[in-house]
Amino acid sequence: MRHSGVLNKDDVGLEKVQGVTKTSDVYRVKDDPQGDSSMVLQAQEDIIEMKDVFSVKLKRRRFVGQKKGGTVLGITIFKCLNKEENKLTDCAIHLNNLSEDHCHTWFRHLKEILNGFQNRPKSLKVFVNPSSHKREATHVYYEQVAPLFKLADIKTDVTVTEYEGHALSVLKECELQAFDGVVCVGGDGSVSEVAHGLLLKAQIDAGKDTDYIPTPVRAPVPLGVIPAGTTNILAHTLYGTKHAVTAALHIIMGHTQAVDVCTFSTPSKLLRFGFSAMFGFGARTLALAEKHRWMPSSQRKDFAFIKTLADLKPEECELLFLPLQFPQEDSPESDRKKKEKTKNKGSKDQWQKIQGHFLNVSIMAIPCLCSTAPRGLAPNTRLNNGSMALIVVKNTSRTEFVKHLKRYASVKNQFNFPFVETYTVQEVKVQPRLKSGLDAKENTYLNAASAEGNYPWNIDGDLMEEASEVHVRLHPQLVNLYGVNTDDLESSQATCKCI
Ligand SMILES: Nc1ncnc2c1ncn2[C@@H]1O[C@H](COP(=O)(O)OP(=O)(O)OP(=O)(O)O)[C@@H](O)[C@H]1O
Repeated sequence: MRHSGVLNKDDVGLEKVQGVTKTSDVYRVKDDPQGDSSMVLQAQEDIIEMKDVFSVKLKRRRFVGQKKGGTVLGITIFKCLNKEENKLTDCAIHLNNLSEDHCHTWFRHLKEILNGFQNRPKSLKVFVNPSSHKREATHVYYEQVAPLFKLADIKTDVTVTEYEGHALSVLKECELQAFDGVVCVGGDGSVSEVAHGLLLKAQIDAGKDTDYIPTPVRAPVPLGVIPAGTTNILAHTLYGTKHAVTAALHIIMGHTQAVDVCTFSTPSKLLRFGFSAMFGFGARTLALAEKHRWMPSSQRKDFAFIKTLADLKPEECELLFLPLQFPQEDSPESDRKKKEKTKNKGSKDQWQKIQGHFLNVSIMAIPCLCSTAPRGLAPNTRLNNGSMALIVVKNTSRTEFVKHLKRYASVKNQFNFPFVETYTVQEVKVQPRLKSGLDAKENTYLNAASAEGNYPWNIDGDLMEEASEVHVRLHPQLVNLYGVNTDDLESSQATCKCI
C-alpha cells in the first residue's frame, strides 16, 4: 500500500458485497494469503482520500452480550462526506477479509496515516449550556456529537454549565495545554462567553494586565462551536449551516482558520473579547428580549424585535473611528505580521468623527451570517482581513428603516440607502450622549439608557450594559476557529418572514 493519502483501485482490491444504507457500503478485500496489498478495487467508488477519513475500526463478529474479542471480519473506515447546503455527514465503508493478519495490517497502516494528521484534535475541553434554546444542547451533544468524537478517538472533558459565567470561571482555572481545542455547545451567548474566557486565560497565562491589553496574545488552542442555541450566528458564519454533525466533523477533521477578534473596553477596563457588536436597535432588541426570558426563545426574540421597531428611537452619540489606512486584500495567515505593521501606521490624527442621532451602529470583525441574513449582517468584511465593518444607520422614518432591514434577506445591497454609511476601520470609540437638563427617567425614555445611565450593547448576542465610552479595537487573527472560509460556502435563502 502506498502512503499517498489516497486509497485507490491500484492500491487495494475491494469487492463491494452489499450496499447497506446510503452512508454505509460493504466491500470485501479479495483474500490474499501473501498479504499483498496491491489488489484491485472493484467497487463503484474508485478512490477514498485519506484526508476525508477520520476513523478506522476492526470489525468483529460478537455474540449477544459479548464485550471483548470475537472473530475479526474486516475493517470499517469512517469517512466525512459533503452533502448539499454546506452540510457534512459521516459514512461507514466496511472492508471484509478472511485473513485476520491481513485485517490487522490494514488497520495498523490506516491508523498510522490518521495519526499523522497533526491538526486533528485528540483531546477537547467541551462546554455544554443545558439552558440554550429549548434546552436541547445536552441532547444534541450526547446524541449527535459525542458518538462521533468517540469514534474519532478524541478524549473529552465535559462541563455542563450550571449558571451564566460558569464556563468563564472554569476556563480561568483550566490548564489549556492539556487540550488540543475548546468546544462550546450552545447559542451565541454561550460561545461569546467561551471565546472571551479562552482569550482571557491566554492573557493571564502570558502575564498580561487584563484591564488593559493593547496587544493581546493569541489563543493557544482552536475554538469549535456546536450550534444549539436560539441564535447561532458564529456557527452559521463558520459552517454555513446550523447543523451539529457538520460542526462536529469540521472539528474532528481539524479544519481551522485564523479569525480576527475585537476587544471591547471602557477607558478603565477590558469588557470583553468578541467578534461583533451592535449599539442602538440591535442592542435594545436584545435588552428587551432578556427582560422576557420567561417567554419561549423564538417568540421572545420576535416579540422584542417587533416591540423595539414599534418604539423606534435614535441614539444620540459621537463616533470616533480610525479608518483602515491601507486597504488589504484577503490574504492568508502568513500576512499577519504585515497587517500588524499596517495597523501600527495609523496615527492618532487620522481619527474621524461623526456625531448625531443613529438608529443602529454595528461594528463587526466577521461577516455574521444567519438565516435572516444569508449573505451576512456585514457582508463587506471577511473572517480574517484585518479590518472591521462599521455600519452606521442614521435617523430615518420607520418605513425607510424597515426597507433597509428587509434588504438583509434579499440579494440587494442593504447599505444602498442615503441614511446608511459604511466604513472599513481598525478602531472605533462610541460615546453616547445623555441629554443635558433631563433627569434619569427622561433620559431612559428618550435614549436606551437605564435609570443608572447604562446603555445596552449587544456583543455577540450577549447583553452588556455600559455607561461610559466603549472603545473597540481589532486584533488580526487572534484565535483559530474550527470551520471553513465564508467565501467557500454555498449561499442559502433567508428564512425569516417576521417583517
Ligand atoms: N445552566 C445555565 N443556566 C442559565 N444560563 C446559563 C447556563 N449556562 C450558561 N448560561 C448562560 O446562558 C446564556 C445564553 O445561552 P445561549 O446563547 O447558549 O442560549 P440561547 O438560547 O441561544 O440564548 P439567547 O436567547 O441568548 O440566544 C449565556 O450567556 C450563558 O452564559
